[in-house]
Amino acid sequence: MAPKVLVSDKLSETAVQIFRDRGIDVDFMPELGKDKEKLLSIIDQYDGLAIRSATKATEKVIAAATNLKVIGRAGIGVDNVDIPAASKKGIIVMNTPFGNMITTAEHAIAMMFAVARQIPEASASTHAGKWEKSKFMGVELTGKTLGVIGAGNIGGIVCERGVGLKMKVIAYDPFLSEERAEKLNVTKVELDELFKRSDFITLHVPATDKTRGMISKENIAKMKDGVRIINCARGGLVDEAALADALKSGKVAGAAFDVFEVEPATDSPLFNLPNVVVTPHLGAATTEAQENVALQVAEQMSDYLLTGAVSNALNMPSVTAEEAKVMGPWVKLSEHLGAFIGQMTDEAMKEIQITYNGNVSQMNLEALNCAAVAGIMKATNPDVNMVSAQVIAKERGVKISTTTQDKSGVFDGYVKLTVVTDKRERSIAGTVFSDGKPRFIQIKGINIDAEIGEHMLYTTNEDVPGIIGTLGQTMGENGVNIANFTLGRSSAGKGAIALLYVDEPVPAPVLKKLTDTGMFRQVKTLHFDVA
Ligand SMILES: NC(=O)c1ccc[n+]([C@@H]2O[C@H](COP(=O)([O-])OP(=O)(O)OC[C@H]3O[C@@H](n4cnc5c(N)ncnc54)[C@H](O)[C@@H]3O)[C@@H](O)[C@H]2O)c1
Ligand SMILES: O=C(O)[C@H](O)COP(=O)(O)O
Repeated sequence: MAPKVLVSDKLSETAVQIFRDRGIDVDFMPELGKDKEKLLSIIDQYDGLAIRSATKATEKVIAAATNLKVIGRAGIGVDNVDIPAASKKGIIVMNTPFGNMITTAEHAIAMMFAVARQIPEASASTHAGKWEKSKFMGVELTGKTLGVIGAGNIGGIVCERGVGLKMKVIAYDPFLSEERAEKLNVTKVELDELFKRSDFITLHVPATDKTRGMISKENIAKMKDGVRIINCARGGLVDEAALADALKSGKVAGAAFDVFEVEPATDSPLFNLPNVVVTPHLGAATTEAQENVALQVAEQMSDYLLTGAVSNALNMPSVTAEEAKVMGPWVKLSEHLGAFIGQMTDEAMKEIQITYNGNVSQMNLEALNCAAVAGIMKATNPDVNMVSAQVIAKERGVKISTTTQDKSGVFDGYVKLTVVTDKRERSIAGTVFSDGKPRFIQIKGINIDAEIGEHMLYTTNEDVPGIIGTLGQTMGENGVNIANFTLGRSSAGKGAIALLYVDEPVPAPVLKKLTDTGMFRQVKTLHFDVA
């Protein structure tokens, strides 16, 4: 059956066309962005949800979305999506980080001009038939200092435009490197210095615990008298009430806001103050940007639903369609290694160590980590997938570490997975042969060469004669067909293991028979998802 996508926000209809062209069923219901109850009542029918900022993908919506695999945000900010709740349910959340960045940067620059020259008020006054030429005295931008808070995709473009306008541009961003600052032609400064020096301050950071309320009463006091503040990033970054007071006192000469603490904003302390320019979250509202984000989100969601390729996900490493092809067998191997360990471990895990050796160490390790951890966690929770596994493991206090090594012995590459519990360490290694088939090559440090089948039997014993005969005879007598039989031992007369690939699960009475022989330390059936 074709996957089904719900578009619950005002996306360009280009998105709908792309979904249809890719063979995906799509319902275009932009009114649902404002109708939470209706969304809740139908969301269980969909594999994908395409949104902008009006739809709130809350924990409740996500809990009701029993079939949902992907949420696609046609835009940048994902503060309307409960990402931890989505991750826990294995739902990928993706956005389109570049589609509207130019448009939004241009809006910030437009807002800066508007507030410097009081254009909206002058326009309204002129429309009203007044000719208030002396009322609307403005300031020039040339030579003024523009303080950019957050020099990422949008902030970076604003920096370039500011330089182009012959402003002195200074930027505060803890992740801005000296090289990038140099390339952008801006001076990297600390936040307090930016407050002290800027004539215009523009915000381009996401809303996080660190950034929320960053333009506070205290920080406004540190600013130059007559500063003008522009916010086209997110509501809540600025204490609107404190700014309103500062505008009234004249400390701040003007403000231009596209985003508000509560949206849709029908009221704000900033409304109706002189020289405050406000727009209704129009940052991304150009035909070009809306075409870009609609097209990108529809392509990304279709790719994921149809091929498993992941791009621009916020809770899962990206995997291109090409990578998905080359890495497919390694992803499967990692999952099988995890599944082995998960099925063998009944005590609480403290640590998962993953070592990538040889050629595999050059691959997209984040994706392989997700697969390995998902394999482990699935043994106790079948609903876990590659998105949710690491979240759940970390929630349970399991430490995950990875190492890489260039050397890989006789293999081109192999993956080793070790789990540490209170009682023991358990490890398994595997590789992918040139036929693209994953193999187990070592268990507990004992070398083997085991093909992986859906149903397997694992035994440990002392290396004594008669084990193979007992296993073969017991299986034969009970009608269990053996497809492949692998043995290994640490050294003659010491610990040994056997892995049997069988055509069906070994029934419990047969396991008991084997245990009752007293020849085995451990007898365990295993299941692997080889599909
Ligand atoms: N108004 C709109 O319609 C509109 C449109 C698009 C994006 N946005 C918003 O614009 C903002 C920026 O988007 P972007 O695409 O440039 O994001 P980005 O991730 O490319 O850049 C954000 C930058 O903020 C920096 N940063 C993070 N925490 C910081 C802190 N405490 N202090 C200073 N810098 C910090 C990061 O290092 C990064 O460089 C986001 O909030 C996004 O939601 C708004
Ligand atoms: O984060 C974004 O991309 C912008 O805030 C745009 O939001 P919108 O799609 O609701 O216009």
